[in-house]
Amino acid sequence: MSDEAAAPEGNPVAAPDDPPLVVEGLTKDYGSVLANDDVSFTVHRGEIFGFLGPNGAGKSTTIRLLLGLLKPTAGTARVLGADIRDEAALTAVKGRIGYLPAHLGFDEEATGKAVLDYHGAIKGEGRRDELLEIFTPPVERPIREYSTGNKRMLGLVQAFMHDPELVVMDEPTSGLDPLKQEGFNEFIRRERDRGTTIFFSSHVLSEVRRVCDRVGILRGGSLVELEGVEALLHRSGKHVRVHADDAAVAALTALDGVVDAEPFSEGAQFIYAGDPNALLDELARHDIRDVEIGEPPIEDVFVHYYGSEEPGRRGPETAVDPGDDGA
Ligand SMILES: Nc1ncnc2c1ncn2[C@@H]1O[C@H](COP(=O)(O)OP(=O)(O)OP(=O)(O)O)[C@@H](O)[C@H]1O
Repeated sequence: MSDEAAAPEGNPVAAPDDPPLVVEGLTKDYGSVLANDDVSFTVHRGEIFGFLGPNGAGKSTTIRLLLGLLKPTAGTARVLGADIRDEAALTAVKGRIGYLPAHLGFDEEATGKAVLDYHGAIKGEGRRDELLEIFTPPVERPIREYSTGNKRMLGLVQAFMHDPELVVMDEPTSGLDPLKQEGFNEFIRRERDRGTTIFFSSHVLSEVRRVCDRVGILRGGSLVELEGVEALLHRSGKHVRVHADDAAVAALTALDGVVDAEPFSEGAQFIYAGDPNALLDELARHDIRDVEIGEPPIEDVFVHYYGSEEPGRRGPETAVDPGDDGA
């Protein structure tokens, strides 16, 4: 008998080659805000999938729908084979999922150790000690004494310590210093290599570029792009800021692939999506006092490549209604 046939009703077992996350037409209407509008994508086993979008794009809403913390208005998703609309099925697979919420609502009076003991007793904690060597929250101290970064690290230990197959994280690196962020990147690459599927949201383009195998871009509640990191990188262009005289600025901003040139008193800045050699050749022809070439801010990527209109949105944003959870 196959695993699927053996699974009790309401407790489906995904076949081993089933994608761990399949999102189909997921829609969440808060009334005044359409926070997710017909979102569909699939996350494959053993990949790091970045869910990218500016503030308010609807990333947290998707994540909370996937965890069963909100109910969809339409559409659905399967998480490790469980339909998110089926509470019993979702509960049955929760032990195989790791979750790091954006807002870590730990009991402020409890110590980190007590928090981990509590979660460990429910889900397991086989990797707790190993993880505490990578992420180093001060577990003997009460949470009220924790910095934001310490809370995030405790959350990461909690999310991974039962060795889940799928880990869903909402802005996992916010509050981590650059060293810890790099440690996090290395850690999730290793997790991916041992077969764990990682899904996390971010509004930091450079972060997802560095670490993700694939990226979905959410904007105004709609998925506007789903592609490999290399393709995204190629399309996004570079942010160039140059200090030079007027003649140099005029020549540089006339290059093919320059958009949104903004002069300032000693030079100009622009987004460059053309041939990098043409830019370097032109720079070499002039007396350049200073030049910075970096990643464009994510908002620029959205404006230049996906238009300025927010799809799927209507009406002004309203205050968060905490009573909506699970509605
Ligand atoms: N409970 C709620 N009731 C009404 N509107 C809500 C609720 N929760 C979120 N929203 C709105 O839905 C939209 C999407 O919010 P969401 O938190 O999902 O975005 P996000 O991409 O996670 O943003 P951020 O990066 O700022 O956390 C926003 O306009 C937000 O104000």
